[in-house]
Amino acid sequence: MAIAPTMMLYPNYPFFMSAFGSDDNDSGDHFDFNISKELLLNPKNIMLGEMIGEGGNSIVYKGLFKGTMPVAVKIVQPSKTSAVSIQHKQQFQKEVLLLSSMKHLNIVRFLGACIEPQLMIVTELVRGGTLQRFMLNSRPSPLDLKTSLTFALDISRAMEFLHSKGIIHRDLNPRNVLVTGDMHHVKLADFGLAREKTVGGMTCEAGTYRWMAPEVCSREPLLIGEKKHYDHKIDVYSFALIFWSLLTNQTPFYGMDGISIPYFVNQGMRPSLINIPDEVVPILESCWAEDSKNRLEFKEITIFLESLLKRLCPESSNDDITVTDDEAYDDEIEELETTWLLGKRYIKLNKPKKKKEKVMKRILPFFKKFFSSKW
Ligand SMILES: Nc1ncnc2c1ncn2[C@@H]1O[C@H](COP(=O)(O)OP(=O)(O)OP(=O)(O)O)[C@@H](O)[C@H]1O
Repeated sequence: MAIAPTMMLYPNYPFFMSAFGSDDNDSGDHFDFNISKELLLNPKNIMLGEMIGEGGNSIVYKGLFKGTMPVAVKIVQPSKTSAVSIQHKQQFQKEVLLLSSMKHLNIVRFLGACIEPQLMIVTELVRGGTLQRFMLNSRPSPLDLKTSLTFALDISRAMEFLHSKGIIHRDLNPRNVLVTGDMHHVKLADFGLAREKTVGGMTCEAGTYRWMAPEVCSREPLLIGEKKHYDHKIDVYSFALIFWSLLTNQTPFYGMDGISIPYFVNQGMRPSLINIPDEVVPILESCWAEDSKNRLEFKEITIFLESLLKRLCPESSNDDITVTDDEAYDDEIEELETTWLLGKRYIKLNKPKKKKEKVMKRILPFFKKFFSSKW
């Protein structure tokens, strides 16, 4: 990692713009953060290295925590010229609170945040880059089936966890999924758009058109005051497109202009199922169904993928995942005595048999329908 030994946080700011101070108050963008002290890190313990990514409102750098632990540091920086607005601060706080409550092997691990001198989120460094880059680098070859299924299972497990916490991601796409350094697993990142589920459904437009569920991107005219309604199943639709991408190593709706995709998706257009393994077809069809009620839940998808992986790639034992990078990482963290931030680090991923049977009952009709129509 290219980090100069004496380079502390402040001198390395590419363009320093305080989130606080007199400018902040002058512009009327004062915001009282409500983030508990335990979640905050001392910025002096963070060294910044090279830039590794850029989002709509942030720049992400490689970094070192306490001089030894590699981390990713996301700095909220909407633009070089404008200050951080109240809206950005609210979004930052929401992301910090969300990430800090997520402890799952397939979700990027939160280490802490800083509010001063800039808004920063510090997470584990996931070294393999984005899933989007991983797939592009592998082209024109498809990924091997085991990799596709394993990555899909990792995403499904992360989403199952998220939904069980009442959280909808809303922006699930390969740019928000990171590949581990050993290239064997993936982790979910970027919770900037994630929202908690509400009883009446979600209301505003979010996410990236190519991966967006029809009910979110529908261009149907609305009555004045009327809002769009959708629920957690929008993530299942996005998952289906990612899963299709993993299986084909192609971009869904390739060559189509992003703006026109919503129109065709709402007309029922979906990616081609040619060359998709027979066993997977009914799952894709269910997950990208027009009617969100017909889409499976992630707990069902997880069980399906676990059994498919066992059947098609019998040598893989995915019940107890061991991620080499993660183990090394845990050692580093233990050394730094920061376990108070992390809580239980490994989640037992084995599902109790009873639950499996129950869910299999729900999935079975899919298989029956599928196999009876094929054979
Ligand atoms: N923990 C991490 N480890 C390695 N790289 C990361 C990590 N977090 C983010 N990145 C890199 O930084 C990029 C931007 O991060 P992120 O998507 O979290 O920013 P964002 O501002 O929320 O983006 P968006 O505008 O898509 O919401 C990612 O695509 C990835 O390349």
